[in-house]
Amino acid sequence: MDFQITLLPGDGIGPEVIEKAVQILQIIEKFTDNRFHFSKELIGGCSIDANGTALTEEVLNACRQSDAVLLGAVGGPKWDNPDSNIRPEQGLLALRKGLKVYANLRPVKVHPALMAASPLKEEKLSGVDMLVVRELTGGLYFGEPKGRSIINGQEHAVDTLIYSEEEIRRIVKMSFELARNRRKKVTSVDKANVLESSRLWRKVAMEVSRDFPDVILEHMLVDTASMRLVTSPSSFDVIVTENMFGDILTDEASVLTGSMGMLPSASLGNGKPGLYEPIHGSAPDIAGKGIANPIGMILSAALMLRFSLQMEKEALMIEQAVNRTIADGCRTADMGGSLSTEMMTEEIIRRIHE
Ligand SMILES: NC(=O)C1=CN([C@@H]2O[C@H](COP(=O)(O)OP(=O)(O)OC[C@H]3O[C@@H](n4cnc5c(N)ncnc54)[C@H](O)[C@@H]3O)[C@@H](O)[C@H]2O)C=CC1
Ligand SMILES: CC(C)CC(=O)C(=O)O
Ligand SMILES: [Mg+2]
Repeated sequence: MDFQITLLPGDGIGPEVIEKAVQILQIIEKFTDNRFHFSKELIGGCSIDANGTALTEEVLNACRQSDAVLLGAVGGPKWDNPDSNIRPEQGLLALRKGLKVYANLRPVKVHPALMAASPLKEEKLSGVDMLVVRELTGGLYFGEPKGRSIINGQEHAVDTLIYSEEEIRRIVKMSFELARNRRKKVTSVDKANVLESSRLWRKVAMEVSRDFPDVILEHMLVDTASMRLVTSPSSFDVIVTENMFGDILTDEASVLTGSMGMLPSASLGNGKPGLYEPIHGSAPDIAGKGIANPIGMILSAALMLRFSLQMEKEALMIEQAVNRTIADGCRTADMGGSLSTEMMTEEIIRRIHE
């Protein structure tokens, strides 16, 4: 089959890591009868520079017409003026909304060979295998009203945390469906002791759980969840939570795996295309140095093969090659080693061929 894949490298290390994911996909393609057709478009700061907006309608339409979208990262100090209302991150939010990818799946697994390097003790890390299901197109990042205004001579700012029953229902339902094929436990993370939106979230989660008697539902406040992620990370199976909580908790969870650079994600809606991106940002502190860890991006490409292109065998080929590369001691700087982005990718490619 022929697949159209839109590439959105973005800013900072985005282009550096996406190039490596494409290299891997071109190797994988040779093992199959499928053909990948890549087209590269602008998003984020580079799009602001070229077009005055972080995502053009043309690029969004190109993404909509493709089978899958691979994204690097957006943002950076160049566009960080707090008074500007044209920001790279708006492009990413508009893309997620425009593609209606409401479910962001962030798998968190700790490779045994990386346990010793973790700030947590090995016995805490063994058995860590969780899937964070982050609501991606609602909540605090999208709610209206949003903005700044002068009230009584002082500037005020507002963001709104709003969810409809339906938005909660579909993401919670998806998390239960995913839990069914795992360890059959869903932890719904909220702040129901304070937030009205969380109380609705909890109510809907309880309603959905009635259709899944084989899956355990537990509720956890987000502050407790952030603590449990480091005190008993292996107790989690599927975590489902609202947009911002999921954003923050997964950065925390990434530390368990050794580095921010390790975690992939898949953003799915009801149809195509899916959007695939590492959970990290544009890492301006290391951009241009050729030392970014490409694993989160490469594993995101594997998720694309699995969820959008129905190429499970090939997704596993990539994941197994990454696992073997780590087991053999290959490390980029963020993992405590000295391999460049290029060298790490070469090591992974070598193991795909083995
Ligand atoms: N999905 C996206 O496009 C995201 C964009 N951002 C944007 O990225 C910019 C920088 O944000 P930060 O807070 O610095 O977060 P960040 O995720 O870019 O970096 C945090 C830390 O992790 C390190 N890191 C991240 N990815 C890495 C990789 N692949 N290999 C090695 N080290 C890696 C960085 O060097 C940095 O020390 C901001 O403009 C932010 O808005 C942030 C998060 C997600
Ligand atoms: C623009 C931000 C919401 C990006 C981010 O931090 C993320 O999706 O993890
Ligand atoms: Mg984030």
